[in-house]
Amino acid sequence: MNDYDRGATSPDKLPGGEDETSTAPLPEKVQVSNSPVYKVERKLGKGGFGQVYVGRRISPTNANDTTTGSNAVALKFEHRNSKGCNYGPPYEWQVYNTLGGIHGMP
Ligand SMILES: Nc1ncnc2c1ncn2[C@@H]1O[C@H](COP(=O)(O)OP(=O)(O)OP(=O)(O)O)[C@@H](O)[C@H]1O
Repeated sequence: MNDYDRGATSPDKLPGGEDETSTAPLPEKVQVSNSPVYKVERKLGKGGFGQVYVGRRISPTNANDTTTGSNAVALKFEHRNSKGCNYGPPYEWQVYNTLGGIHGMP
């Protein structure tokens, strides 16, 4: 398990960013719950609490997968030690989990 509690399937590193929490390794691939697996590609931007990368779908969940998931999504990584997690997991994470599975939401 890496430092990002986002269900990553690999601990391989990608180039990091500028601040303290962005020096932690990012996974090469990401799977959230039973979502498809996404390859972590280029950085899109950075918010107050996390970094956003392109996620390129590389596999469906299974051979019978009929989800309408996108081939490309925005993957946001927020370190559990970031300032946004001072009082526990941010509410935003609950929202993502609730929305997960609809088109464009891994
Ligand atoms: N779907 C997307 N497509 C392209 N770029 C995106 C997408 N989502 C985020 N970004 C880029 O990543 C940056 C940070 O996004 P984020 O959602 O983290 O912003 P924020 O809500 O301001 O951050 P925070 O919630 O951490 O305060 C955005 O300003 C934008 O440049």
